[in-house]
Amino acid sequence: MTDPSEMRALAADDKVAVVIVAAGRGARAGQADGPKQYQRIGGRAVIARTLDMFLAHPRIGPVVVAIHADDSALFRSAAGANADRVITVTGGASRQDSVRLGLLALRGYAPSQVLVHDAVRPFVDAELIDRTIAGIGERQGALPALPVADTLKRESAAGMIGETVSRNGLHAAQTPQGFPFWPILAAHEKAHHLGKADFTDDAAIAEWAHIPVKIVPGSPDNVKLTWARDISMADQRLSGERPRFPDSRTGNGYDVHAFEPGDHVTLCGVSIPHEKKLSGHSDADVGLHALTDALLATCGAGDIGTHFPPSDPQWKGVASRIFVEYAAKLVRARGGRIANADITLICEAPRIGPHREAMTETLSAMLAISRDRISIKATTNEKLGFVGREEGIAAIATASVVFPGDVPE
Ligand SMILES: Nc1ccn([C@@H]2O[C@H](COP(=O)(O)OP(=O)(O)OP(=O)(O)O)[C@@H](O)[C@H]2O)c(=O)n1
Ligand SMILES: C[C@](O)(CO)[C@H](O)COP(=O)(O)O
Repeated sequence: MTDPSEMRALAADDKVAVVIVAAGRGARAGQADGPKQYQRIGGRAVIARTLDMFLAHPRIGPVVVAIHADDSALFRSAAGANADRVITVTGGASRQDSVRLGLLALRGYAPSQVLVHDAVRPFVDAELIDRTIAGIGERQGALPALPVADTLKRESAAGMIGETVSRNGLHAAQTPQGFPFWPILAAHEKAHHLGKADFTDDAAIAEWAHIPVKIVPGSPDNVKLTWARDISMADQRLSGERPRFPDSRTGNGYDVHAFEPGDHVTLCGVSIPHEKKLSGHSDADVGLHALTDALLATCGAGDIGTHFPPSDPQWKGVASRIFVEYAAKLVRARGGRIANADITLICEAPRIGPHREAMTETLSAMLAISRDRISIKATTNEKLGFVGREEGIAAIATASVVFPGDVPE
């Protein structure tokens, strides 16, 4: 994000700035293929989910993400289009330092309030963000926390239980933690200059700097992914979850072929006796050509000519079935599931009705979807235009494909 007017708009009075810390190495999770914030849960990177929650929230203004110097490419690939909606800074050697560097990057925006959140808490939700913001005062921070439920033991030097610690009044701290911006920045800077580097959360720094912090109810779902097991449990938890904004796409296609002397036409994969044939490089099946374009359109993969140029002699006279099967395979290779296909043939003749069943059967096999997901329709052009004069046949097609996950923000 580079446009200063956009930055100022984001820092408008009622907007709350956010620092998301994502520069850790995840030593305890021990993932060989990269830090835990970039591991995939439910098909998406942990940090992508975390970013979604904040960027979709109406109260959120500028978002700074502190990432490790080695992780720029990982971050860009995980965050997708959201990478351009946040400000990235290089994090520090400790969480505390990453927060401080994130806060420093917000000075130019002069927000009045800021939330600090762990990238590895991807189950943060809008209500929790609301509760935290509501708890921030002019000189007061807000900390979501849950009362400790387990009985607490302090280990003795011998690896034995030394004593039972009362859990009365004890809470487990979560993030996002919210603060008035300038006081928490000043507290972090002071701690840094005094070499005090052992704070494990920002509420502890606030406490040290005499900024009161109000406890607001945390969320039991808002777990921090610390160990490898936390990541696999998060993945399991999401695997049965339906996307909130299903990535359902629609493509359309249109094609026309002129008649020439002949004795049959091929439409939607079915050969129909007729007193003319359609001219074309392949079998000139207008229905299948329109459908190929519709399928390719659902994943932005160009059109039939991109993949099967008419100038290429190898496609001369081929059955158009191969174009549709190719497009369906490409859609599936990108994770798509074909939900339905709808083709309208526009011609005065031949009559389509008697062949509709055979066409549906053929397309069902071609697309590997059930017959009730296929629709073949036909209409005349009321004797108007080139179709009306029986100079050719036109076809339009629509395909719906559902891709995994949510539509990105
Ligand atoms: N130098 C650091 C260390 C941690 N964090 C971030 O702080 C959050 C909470 O820290 P933690 O769970 O301890 O993460 P790691 O430091 O990555 O894990 P570990 O301690 O197991 O190495 C994470 O989002 C992490 O990326 C950070 O931004 N900069
Ligand atoms: C900030 C925090 O999430 C509050 O529970 C936690 O302290 C950070 O974890 P770390 O393992 O201490 O970095």
